[in-house]
Amino acid sequence: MRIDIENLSFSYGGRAVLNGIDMVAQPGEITCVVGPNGSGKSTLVKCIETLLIPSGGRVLLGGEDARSMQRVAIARRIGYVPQRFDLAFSTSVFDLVLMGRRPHVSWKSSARDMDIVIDTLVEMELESVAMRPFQLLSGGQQQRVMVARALAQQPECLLLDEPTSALDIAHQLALMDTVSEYAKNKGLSVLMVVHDLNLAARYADSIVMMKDGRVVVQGEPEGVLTRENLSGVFGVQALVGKQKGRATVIPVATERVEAARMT
Ligand SMILES: Nc1ncnc2c1ncn2[C@@H]1O[C@H](COP(=O)(O)OP(=O)(O)OP(=O)(O)O)[C@@H](O)[C@H]1O
Repeated sequence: MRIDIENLSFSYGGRAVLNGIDMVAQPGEITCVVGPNGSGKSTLVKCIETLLIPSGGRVLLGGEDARSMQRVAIARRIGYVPQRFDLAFSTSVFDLVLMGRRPHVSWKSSARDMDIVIDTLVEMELESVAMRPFQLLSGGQQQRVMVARALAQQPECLLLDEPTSALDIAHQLALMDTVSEYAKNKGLSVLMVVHDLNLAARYADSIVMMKDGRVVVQGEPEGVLTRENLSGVFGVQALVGKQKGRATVIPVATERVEAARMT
């Protein structure tokens, strides 16, 4: 499902956090959102999920204005993994992933729902913890369970807010490979907030670079991850190269450090 964001604005109280955002996430593609802390990435994702109501502009989900859609219709189409998840109740990993099926079931889960949950747990290599309480898992395991729950939902669009922040390098790659396969094979649009620019360069079809609540640029990784953009947006001097056809970023110094060195 294609997501179009048109001239989107949002304020917390009177404080403007998003200012005229325009961007698109295409089906079958991974779109990564990058930008400094506090630039509005999570707020943007929450506006798309309709957890927050924009003060201006609109979110189109498959061409339809999100404001005119029922909550359950949005829940069926969007799988969302927030940056933080503090569950207020105790549950097993299996039951938590099964909850991902909730937008599709009436009052009783079917054998098919169970099969989808089992397949997703296997795919995410979570079989060994399936019956354990979610609260007792490590941060990285919890993160993978929450992604499994969103995948079990079989949405048309996945919104992932820093899904790899607690993962070791092998699980980062495994998760990104799985998400890529879902995008390519099932036509999912994946919108993902990430801080690791090299992970974005390796997996993104498109990168949205934000600063101060605005989109500075959106495009293919090579066109976005330039020395000029990294300097202007992050205040970082970086070497930008290419490995196996993909952009690579090696930060050299922050411009603050460099300015201090020159004086
Ligand atoms: N619930 C809230 N109430 C008021 N202000 C908020 C709230 N949540 C976020 N903000 C502010 O909105 C701005 C954007 O926050 P947001 O979490 O969207 O940024 P981000 O780009 O995702 O940051 P990070 O990379 O640190 O996760 C920040 O200045 C933040 O302090």
